[in-house]
Parts: sequence; C-alpha cells; structure tokens
Amino acid sequence: MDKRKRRTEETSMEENKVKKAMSKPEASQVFASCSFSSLGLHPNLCDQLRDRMGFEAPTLIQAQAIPVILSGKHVLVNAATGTGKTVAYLAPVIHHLQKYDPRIQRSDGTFGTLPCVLRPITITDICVVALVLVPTHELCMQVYEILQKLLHRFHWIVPGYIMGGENRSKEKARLRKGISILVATPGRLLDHLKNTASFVYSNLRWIIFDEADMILELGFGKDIEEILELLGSRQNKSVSEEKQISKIAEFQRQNLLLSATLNDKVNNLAKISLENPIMIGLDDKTLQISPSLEGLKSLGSDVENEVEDSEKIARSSNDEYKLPVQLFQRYVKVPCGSRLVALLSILKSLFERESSYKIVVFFSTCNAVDFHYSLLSEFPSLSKMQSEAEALQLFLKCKLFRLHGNMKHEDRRTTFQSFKTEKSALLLSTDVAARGLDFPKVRCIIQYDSPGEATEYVHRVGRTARLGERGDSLLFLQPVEMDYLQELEKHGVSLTEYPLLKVFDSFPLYSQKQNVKKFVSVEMHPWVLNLQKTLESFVTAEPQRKKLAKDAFCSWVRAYTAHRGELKSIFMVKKLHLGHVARSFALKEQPSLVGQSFQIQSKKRKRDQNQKGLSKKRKGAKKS
Ligand SMILES: Nc1ncnc2c1ncn2[C@@H]1O[C@H](COP(=O)(O)OP(=O)(O)OP(=O)(O)O)[C@@H](O)[C@H]1O
Repeated sequence: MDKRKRRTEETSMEENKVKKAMSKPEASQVFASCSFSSLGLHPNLCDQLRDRMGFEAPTLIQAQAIPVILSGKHVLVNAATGTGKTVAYLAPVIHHLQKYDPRIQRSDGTFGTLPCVLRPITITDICVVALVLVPTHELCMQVYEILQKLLHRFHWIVPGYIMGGENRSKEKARLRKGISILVATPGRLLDHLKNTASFVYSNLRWIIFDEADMILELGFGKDIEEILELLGSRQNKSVSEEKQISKIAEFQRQNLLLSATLNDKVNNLAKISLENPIMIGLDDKTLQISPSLEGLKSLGSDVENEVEDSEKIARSSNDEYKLPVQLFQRYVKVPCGSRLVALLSILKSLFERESSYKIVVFFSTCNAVDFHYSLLSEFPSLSKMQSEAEALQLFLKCKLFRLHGNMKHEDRRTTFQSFKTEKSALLLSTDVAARGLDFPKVRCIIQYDSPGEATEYVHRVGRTARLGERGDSLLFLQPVEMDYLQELEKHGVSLTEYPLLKVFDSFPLYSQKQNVKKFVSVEMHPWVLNLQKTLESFVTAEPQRKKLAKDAFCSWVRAYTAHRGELKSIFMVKKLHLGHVARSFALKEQPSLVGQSFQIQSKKRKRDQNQKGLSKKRKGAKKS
C-alpha cells in the first residue's frame, strides 16, 4: 500500500474515533470536533498522543491553543482547571523540536567544556531549548512524566527537571549531559542560572509559565524578574539587559503563560514577559495589556497594598471564574465546635455509600494535616463499645494519605504517586495540592478550612470534575463566615446547602436507628454529642496525640488571623470562640488553658520580634 493511501485510511479511522469520543453527552463541552493531526502536529506526535496517552481528540482549549502556539506567537492561555492545558503547550514545542535538522542531540559530556566560548553555538549543541516553569515539586514531576510519555518516539529530545530540595550536584550533572526541555521550579532554576557554568541557555527558544498565578502567589515574583532578565526575555529592557540579550538569543523567543485564574500579578507578568500576545480563553475586558509598559509594578511587590491599583483590583474581583460545568458545588454550615464531628461523619457517609471513591480534604496548615492524619489513621469505629472484634475496625475504612510542604521530598513523591493510582482513598492536604495536580478520578473536594481568596477556591475544586468527569465539592463554613458565599458570588460562583442533619440522622447510635426529634440543632444532635465525647477521650488519652492537637489548634488560629484584605471582615478571629475552636481539635480543655499556651507563644513571638526590631534599630544607629 502506498504511503499516501495508508495515511488517508489512518486519517479516516482517526476521524471515526474522534466522532466516537464526541458521542458522550458531556464531550461536546470538553472536546473539539477535530483531530490532533488537523491542528498541524506531526503524525508521530499524534500517534503518541493516541497510543501512549489515550487521547483520541483534542480538548477545546488544545484545539484553540495548539495552532496559535505552533505559529510562534507569544500566548496567554486562561482556561478552566482540568481542560488539558499541559498538552496544549507541550505538543507544539515537541512538534518544533523534532523537526530540527540536523537533529537536536545530546553528545557525550562535551557540554561541560562550554563549547559556546570556542565557537558559535548551533542548535545541535546540548543546551536547554525549552524551559517550563512550575510552582511546586509535584507539578514539576507531573509535567516531566507527561513529557517522558510524549517523547517516547523522539528519543533524541531529552526531558529533565530541576527543583528545590533535590541534590544540586546530581542536577548539575544532568544539566551537563544536556537537557532539551527542562521543567523547573523558579528558586532552583535561578540558583543554577547563577552558579552552574555548564548550564547553557543560549539556544533557549521557549519560556513557559505553567500555573503562573501560583508561582507569583508563592512569592517567586522577584525570582521570575531576575530569571527573565538573565535569560534576556524581559520586555521593557534596560541598556544592560539589551547587552545581555545580544550575547544570548540568536533564536526567536516564544513565551507562553498559562493560568486557570488571573489576577493583577499575572497581568504584570504577562506585560513583562509576553510580546504582542494572543489571548486564548479571554475576552478583551478581562485583561488589558497596554502596549505602553510605563508604570509597571514589580512582580515581587504586594499589589493589594498599592492604592493606585485599587481600581484594577475592583475590576478583576468582579471577573467571573471559569469552573467546570459538571461540578456540583455545595457548602455546609457547621458551628465551630462541631466541625470535626461533621467532617468525620460526612467522610464516613461518603465512603460507605460508594466503594470506589477518592476525596481530597484541604486544611490551612501542615500541623492541621498531621493532626487529622494521625487521628483518622487510628480512630476506631464507634461500635467499639459493643464487641472486642469490632474494636479493631477504624472509623473510616479507606486508604489514607497526607501531603504538605513540611514533609520529606521522598514522602511527598510517594504520596503523590500512590494517591494517583488508588481507586478509593482519602488525601489530607494543604494548598500544596491545590494547583495543577492531576489526580485521576477524584470525586469530591472538601474545603474543611476556608480557602481565602476566591482564586484559591477555584483551584482547589479544580482537582475534581476534570475533563468532563463528574465531581462534587463541599465548602465548610461557620455561621459567622456565611458572607464568604457573597464573595464567591461576585465571581459567578454559587453554592447550594448540604443537608448535614440528614447525614447525622443516618447513623445508628449504639446499634439502633436513632429516634431523634426532627429539627434538632447540629450541636445537640445525639450522634454529634456522642462522637465528640469519644473523640475528646481518644485524643486526650495519648499525650503525643494531644500535642499534635494543640499544635494544630495554634497554627490554625494563626492561619485564621492571616486572612487579607476584605476577607479579614469575614474571617475575624475576634468572632471566634476559642473554646469551640479547641473542640474542633477534640481538645477538652477550657479555652483559657489552650488559649493561654497560644497567648504565651504569641506574646513570646511579639517579644522576639520587638527585640529583633530593637537590635536592627541599634545596628542601624551604629552604622549611621
Ligand atoms: N485531548 C485529551 N484527551 C483526553 N484526555 C486529556 C486530553 N488532554 C488532556 N487530558 C487529560 O486531562 C487531564 C487534565 O489535563 P491537565 O492537567 O493538562 O489540565 P489543566 O488544564 O492543566 O488543569 P489545571 O488548571 O488544574 O492545571 C489530565 O489527566 C490529562 O491527561
């Protein structure tokens, strides 16, 4: 069979598959009615997407973005969570790299001798050609894994990663051997840019910011500015930068910025990194990139505090966020002292209803994750009081994982990988899992501690209902926090109420179906009273567990006081009853007792800060 005929047959088979993929009811909201090859991607790459990744048709955002990125223009992509942004930028980069003639290659170890000093660099030298910047380790690994799959048939294009917490010398060795597409977290990248001589980026053609808003929110703004300057990719260049660039780029640079939510810092990053960008997934009013670059804010500055930006912020705070249409969003109103019981009861009821269920619960601090993880790993079933055999059963019968920034990198990696492959499991996490992470088949997101900014809400719930799949989300709010719903409404996000009492009513108390008076309050519900009492005895019985609870309580209150801007009037620590907060960590102590230790700590912190301030002043006085 001649080549052309075979290709035509393959194309019609591909089109049939696309039609089949599109025949699912929700598919038309997610997938485009075209094939990857019709977007202009190399046939081998299309095969990879189909055979290795199982992708029959591009998503809508991929269909929009791929041709534009292939054209070489700078692009800003704003699309809902879980719509396939990663492949939207990786596929065009790979398409271009595989075309290089002679092939881009990784010659043996010559990289360390810095060939660029001896002769002009050609594309065949081993240099980083594409750079993907991501905010977290997990995202770094995730993008790297996708790259590995996509590059299976392009063995001469080498993917690599560098990230904080990894061994620097091993990274240097990897850089020296040559990496064509490098995935990096900003801090570690900057470190290598400054200190690793064998890191040659003279051929750098793509700089991609994935989850740009999180990169900036994590405080990497200054690092990003420095990276852009070192790479000669800042738009309003100073004379010294121009000199730097003339030393660097002989190749046309293409920068891409991707984010599910936009804010002023992302706007500023777009302004300084993108040249006449094409906006994808944005209407004109959402982002105004002025051609004049005057009055640019520093990415590292705290934009919220700058008065002149208030108008812009008012505009952006009224922008609507794009959320998956198939996401069912609810809130649950729980008095503070019954929060823990409510969480455990809801989890129990969800896991008992369906055998295959994956849930992520978000907490505000690492200590809170640790406490709840320890509690749920050991807390026995309530029927304990009846039979010895049942005593061994756990309250929640599901696999349990935790993820936060204070864990060892190895443990974080194991959790990340294991939770991905489990069919039924519960992950307790801080916001480290809120952005970009793609855990297949997560059915429900519970925001036990409120998210703060509405963008955070959007990213957290975005871990479910990905790519047209069904998903539920549940936001815990205390009665004093109900105004937060209006905050979300401003962004077009509206939630319905979760029937909490029904869940409590569904549990048998001492093996009997409850005969509870209707309309009883949450706090006075017999199931709540009983479970709260058992939890408190369980936690106080073990000093180590009690310490975890106290630490979690203190860090939780600190996090609560850290809400910024308008949110301060919703999440007011003054409105909280610290005794009830203590109950939500299963602590029996009177508020004054637990509160005292917190007050002692915060007084000590204040004293330390004052002393530091004094000694700084003294130093300053000495200097002057
Ligand atoms: N064309 C496609 N067909 C089928 N599945 C796809 C396709 N493109 C991407 N996916 C899958 O969709 C899921 C979401 O993709 P991805 O993580 O890139 O989304 P995202 O838009 O970057 O989300 P977030 O904003 O949360 O980071 C992944 O599991 C990915 O493998």
